[in-house]
Amino acid sequence: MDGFRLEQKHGKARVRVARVWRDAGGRHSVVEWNVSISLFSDCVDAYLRGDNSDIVATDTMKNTVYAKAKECTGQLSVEDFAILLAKHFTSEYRQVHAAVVKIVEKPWERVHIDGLPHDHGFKLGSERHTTEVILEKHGPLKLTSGVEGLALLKTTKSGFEGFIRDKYTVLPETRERILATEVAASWRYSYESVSSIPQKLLYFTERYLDVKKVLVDTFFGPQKEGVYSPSVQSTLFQMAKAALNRFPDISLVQLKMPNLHFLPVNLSSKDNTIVKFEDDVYLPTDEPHGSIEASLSRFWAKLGEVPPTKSSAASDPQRNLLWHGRLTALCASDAIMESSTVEIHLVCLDESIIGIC
Ligand SMILES: O=c1[nH]c(=O)c2[nH]c(=O)[nH]c2[nH]1
Repeated sequence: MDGFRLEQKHGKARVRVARVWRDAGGRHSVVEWNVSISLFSDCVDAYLRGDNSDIVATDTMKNTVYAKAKECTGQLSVEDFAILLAKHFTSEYRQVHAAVVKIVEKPWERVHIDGLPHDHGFKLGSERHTTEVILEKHGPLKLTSGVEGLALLKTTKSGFEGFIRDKYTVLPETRERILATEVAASWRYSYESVSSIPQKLLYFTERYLDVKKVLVDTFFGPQKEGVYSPSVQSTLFQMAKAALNRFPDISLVQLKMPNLHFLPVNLSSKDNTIVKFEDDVYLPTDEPHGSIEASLSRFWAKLGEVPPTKSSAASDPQRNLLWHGRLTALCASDAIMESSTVEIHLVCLDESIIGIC
């Protein structure tokens, strides 16, 4: 094409749909989804010659969302709806060779009145369930689920010590601070074809709740004693590792955990101390915040290889994880202090790091 290369896709973004199901006993269920569709298709003549004969109209894509929602006569997970749409677009049109469907579910939760579940009343919760399906007509499925907006805070069992000190460092070391974050997590399922997906009703909805619980439980630790966090990085790693160890059908976990700083308040005038900080009064901030993110995936299992050392690891390849993260920390105490970027690639066998690549 005249020495040029054209890469293109088209789709419909942010299609909002709500679906209500009513069971025989009069109980209603509802979901609200925000659907974005992208199609990779052979429609270059539209770009080159103004010929639209190979274009699936984005308006048709939008209508398909409503038509398919209508066809779903029983409640289904957001993942299953995304797969159903992706399957439709890749099988219906010869021009379409791959579909990407992303959906964010609004967290409508059933209300309880006097301790009993209401038949048709819902209130908005906080964190959102997300999914992304990439389906090629003649290729593998990629299925990712996630949660965003999961705000967590603990008032103790968190510190930050031993970091690099130089002429710009003023942050004091501490073993006592508030740890607050808003987790955005996504996890990749290892199902590589639509036919290999478990047929159990609401399987992925259940998985979503279970993964979220493992992430949250690992962040906090047991009710009374909690668990000490030496850094957001360490806690993030423990959370991702717990999810991979617990769920064999998940091959990768990505976590974004901004460090939302709660700054110690010390107030004094020339003559007297007004507020002396005793791990009690804080100034909550959301800007600037540390931005810490990494992904953890199974390494040896994925490559189908046996790790080179440690017989225990060889007998349980799911426990061998590739830790690859990109980490950016923007730090603040009383003022903006420093921004740093570090890339880490560690290969772990059980608890011990055996390689840095
Ligand atoms: O858990 C933390 N990780 C960091 O990288 C960092 N940087 C910082 O200033 N405070 C913190 N806390």
